[in-house]
Amino acid sequence: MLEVSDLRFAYPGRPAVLDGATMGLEAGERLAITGPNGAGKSTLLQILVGLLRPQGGRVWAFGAERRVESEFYEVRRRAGYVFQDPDDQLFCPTVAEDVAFGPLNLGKTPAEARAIVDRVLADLGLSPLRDRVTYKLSGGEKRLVSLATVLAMDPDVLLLDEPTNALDEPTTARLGDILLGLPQAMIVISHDPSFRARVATRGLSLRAGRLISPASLG
Ligand SMILES: Nc1ncnc2c1ncn2[C@@H]1O[C@H](COP(=O)(O)OP(=O)(O)OP(=O)(O)O)[C@@H](O)[C@H]1O
Repeated sequence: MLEVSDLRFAYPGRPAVLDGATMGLEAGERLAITGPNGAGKSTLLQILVGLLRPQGGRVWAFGAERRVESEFYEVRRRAGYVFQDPDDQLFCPTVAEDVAFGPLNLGKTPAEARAIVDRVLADLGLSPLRDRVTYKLSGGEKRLVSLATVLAMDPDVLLLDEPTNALDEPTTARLGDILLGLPQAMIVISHDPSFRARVATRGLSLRAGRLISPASLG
């Protein structure tokens, strides 16, 4: 579904963060990526959806190579990206409006969008938050609502950047249950070993610019 090969990326005037990074995501997989702070994990996700353009290497998504901005429109529609910071994701006055925003933007009618909001919030156990003011939610609530805004667009793939940040243990367990119940393939960046072990079907570590499998971590 997604693949990168031999990626090289450096922010302007800085050493390369990705240098020979290669990985693929198959349908049905839940791939966990870990690695030290600043290793380039978020950078990799941003390259996958075309928010950053690599200086070297290739990106494929949904069966086609993606090079220029127009080729990434479809990728961003089909890959639901849950950002590391929910405040980057949520911008409407209420939870219902935030969750409805994506479907409305995709051309759904207000009635269809309302039905999607109700279904997604119910699926995530978030119905009581429906009419809450978004910026007054707790950090954990915001994180789950961020996931709801992405699921409302019915993506084919999920990209989750440290989704358990600021979640307490019961909410982390609930998020794990939610992810295990979803049909989508996903990439989950996580520093939490027990969450990775529970949720992931495969793991990679990003170190010194490359993605390596646990067997080669030695
Ligand atoms: N816009 C930017 N300009 C310059 N440097 C940046 C920029 N964004 C990120 N970096 C740097 O690039 C490196 C990789 O950042 P990135 O956020 O991809 O790492 P990460 O592996 O996701 O880290 P963490 O685990 O701490 O979230 C870091 O050293 C970071 O400071």
